[in-house]
Amino acid sequence: MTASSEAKNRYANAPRRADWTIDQDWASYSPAEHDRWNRLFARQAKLLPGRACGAFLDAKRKLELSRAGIPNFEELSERLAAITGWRVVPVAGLIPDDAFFAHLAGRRFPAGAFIRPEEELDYLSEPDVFHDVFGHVPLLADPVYARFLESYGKGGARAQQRGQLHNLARLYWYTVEFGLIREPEGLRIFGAGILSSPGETCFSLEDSSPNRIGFDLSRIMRTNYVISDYQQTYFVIDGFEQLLEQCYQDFDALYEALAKQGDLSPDQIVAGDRVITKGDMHY
Ligand SMILES: C[C@H](O)[C@H](O)C1=Nc2c(nc(N)[nH]c2=O)NC1
Ligand SMILES: [Fe+3]
Repeated sequence: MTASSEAKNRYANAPRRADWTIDQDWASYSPAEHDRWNRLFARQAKLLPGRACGAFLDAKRKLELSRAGIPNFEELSERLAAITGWRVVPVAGLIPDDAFFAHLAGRRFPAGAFIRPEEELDYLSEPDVFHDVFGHVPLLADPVYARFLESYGKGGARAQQRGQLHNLARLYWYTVEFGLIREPEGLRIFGAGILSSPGETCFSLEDSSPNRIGFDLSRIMRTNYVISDYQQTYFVIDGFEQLLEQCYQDFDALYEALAKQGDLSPDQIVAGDRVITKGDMHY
């Protein structure tokens, strides 16, 4: 069966529930699909030691993600729920923001059930099962990170009411998707968008092009981001506790202030930034 005949996302028309979840129908994955997961997994597993944060590598072991083939969400959720109560729920692809936030607030991570086609091995147009399960799920086994993502989900509805979802989405982008963390041995990766991308795994830590700046909530919420390429700026947290603490402040006051301040472009360095590395933007 050639790649072209394989539906780009064979779950696209799967019957879905009101909460946008579908059935993973794990038995329907083809040997080619399982093999593609194994190749993506093997490639990242070689790159991540010494680059991924300790909590990610520990959790990947604890959740036995190295078993061959695309994980069965039910079985994976049994193992994950035993640690932090989170579950992985199958969706066909991107779901509306309110449904997404509602799942996070309920400790359910919506994961795309489809696996990218062969011709998109290195470029992802929509989050697939490898990005979501390999990139996002392991850190849900970390109790502090698990609480942060739940409270992030709970903050969604408030942001939507205020028409400031873009501010909250930037926090998600520069932490959950593309965040770096300071560890005793040096900078490490916790963002799922980086952990599931071989190129950005090296670029984010080792390239001289991007900026690396200390975490600051309102600074991040003002900063636009690049969707279709490597990030021009990475923000660095000191620990998941720092992220969680940030969630316990008065977001209304923050949104008030943000509404009066202009947005920043992805490559900017501004006064007050704790600059770890100033990028030469050669990329
Ligand atoms: C909320 C977040 O900023 C972003 O808008 C969304 N992300 C996702 C989503 N839906 C899925 N399945 N996966 C995501 O990562 N819907 C909305
Ligand atoms: Fe993601």
